[in-house]
Amino acid sequence: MTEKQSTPPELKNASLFREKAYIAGRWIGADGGESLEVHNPATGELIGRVPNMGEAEAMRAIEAAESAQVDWCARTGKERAAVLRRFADLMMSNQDDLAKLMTIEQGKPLTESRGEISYAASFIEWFGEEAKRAYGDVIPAHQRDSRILVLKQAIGVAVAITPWNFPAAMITRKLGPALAAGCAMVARPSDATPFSALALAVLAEEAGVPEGVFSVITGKSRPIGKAFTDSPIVRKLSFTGSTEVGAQLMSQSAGTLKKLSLELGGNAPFLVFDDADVDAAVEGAIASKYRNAGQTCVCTNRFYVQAGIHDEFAEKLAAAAAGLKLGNGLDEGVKIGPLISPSAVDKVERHIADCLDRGARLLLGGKRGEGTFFPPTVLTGVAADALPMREETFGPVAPLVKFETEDEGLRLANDTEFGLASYFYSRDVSRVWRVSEGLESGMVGINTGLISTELAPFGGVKSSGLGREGSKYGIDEYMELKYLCMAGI
Ligand SMILES: NC(=O)c1ccc[n+]([C@@H]2O[C@H](COP(=O)([O-])OP(=O)(O)OC[C@H]3O[C@@H](n4cnc5c(N)ncnc54)[C@H](O)[C@@H]3O)[C@@H](O)[C@H]2O)c1
Ligand SMILES: O=C[C@H](O)CS(=O)(=O)O
Repeated sequence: MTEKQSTPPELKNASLFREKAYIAGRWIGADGGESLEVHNPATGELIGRVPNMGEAEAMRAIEAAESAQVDWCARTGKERAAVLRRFADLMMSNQDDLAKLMTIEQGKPLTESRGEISYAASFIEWFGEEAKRAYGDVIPAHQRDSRILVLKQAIGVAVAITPWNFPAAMITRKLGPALAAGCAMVARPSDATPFSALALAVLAEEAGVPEGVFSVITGKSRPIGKAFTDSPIVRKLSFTGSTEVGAQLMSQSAGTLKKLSLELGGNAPFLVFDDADVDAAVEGAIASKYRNAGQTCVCTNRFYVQAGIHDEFAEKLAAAAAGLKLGNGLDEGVKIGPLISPSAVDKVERHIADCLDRGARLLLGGKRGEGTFFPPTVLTGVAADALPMREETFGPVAPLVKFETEDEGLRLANDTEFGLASYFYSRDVSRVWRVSEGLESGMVGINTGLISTELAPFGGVKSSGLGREGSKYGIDEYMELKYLCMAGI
């Protein structure tokens, strides 16, 4: 049977497109020669293939990481920082190609892909600087002849498993602190979007990240994940993805007591109070709801709008959403690209149908487009227990529920197992404090729909995960504290 013809992306820097995995400093195929196809979600075209690796290749990458990490960790923070600086600079000088590659494999509009490359590079830059500031402590001793010190030391070999929705940033949000701390990392990107990760490996290699310190393995998730969780060499596992898989990996890691970072599912509420600036709230809602076609973990999943301004907000939100152009992310002016897969479209349709079956009214959209395209959708009169109120929709659907009192709004917002991001609009300073403190989430956007930055601790509570990424807290996820008690002085 003749092999299906692929359509590789046309890049200025052609070396960024790799159809090999990067293991211990070498670009290689799978031991068995098998490969996985990667398709463009906007067109269905075959972009290319990546090796379908398994446990054996994963173990070789882990063993190479163990060897390479010794010297990498022995370098000074300043030496590691210099490499990370070059890495971040190379990402930005290749931003156009990296963004085009991302849009082709993930579907998001080119402007969003460019934004993600900047965001991804910012983690490499930020943690390069943090490498020089991984301070320990000197603690006043408990005895006259003793001295107490606390060292921060690299935890060792780390592994990362990342999702398809942010193919670059979800890797560098882990890789940055890991390299800065002196760890080595083996990353396994989603098999839907491996090319962005492999392009990062090209630039890491060029920046001077030593062989074996960073590997990117491609292939089926379960066997590689099993190698990651079973190996005692792996001391740190960082996962970004669904709560279901995160819990499974947590269970698989118990046997070797790994340190875990779990960035999991969300179901963000967006509250608009009567005292809000409604136009600002609509602007924030558009940003928070429709970014990446609603396929981000911090996208608003459910809207709660106080009765006094409900109708004005609903009408203005539908009008603004109607102006978002749907299409191929490479095309000028496109704001909503395709969903990642047909199953993603099916889930969006299930959520809309459940809302309508329970009496909701459709203000905008609601019907799938060609392929995996789905238009921006707005519903009102949604039942408080409809599917989008309980499950992550991961699509461009805005369900609105009306509420009367602040207490009712807060209760509805917190009525979920998740706790990643929340948003609310109010100009009453006392209410801002009450609601900020009352919301059960790791992150709160106040009069804004966009909260993500490398400077702040990103992460959730309840079923949305463990640990934080970014900020001064992010490097501690890849370090261990060692207490020294020096006596006889
Ligand atoms: N909290 C965050 O920072 C954050 C960021 C992005 C995405 N997410 C969440 O990720 C989900 C969407 O991404 P997704 O569909 O890729 O999630 P997913 O959990 O299906 O997959 C995530 C990654 O894990 C791999 N995987 C799946 N099953 C596995 C297994 N048994 N063993 C090892 N690896 C396995 C996948 O191939 C993928 O690479 C959403 O729930 C979203 O909220 C969270
Ligand atoms: O989807 C998950 C990402 O963390 C979203 S963000 O780019 O960090 O806001």
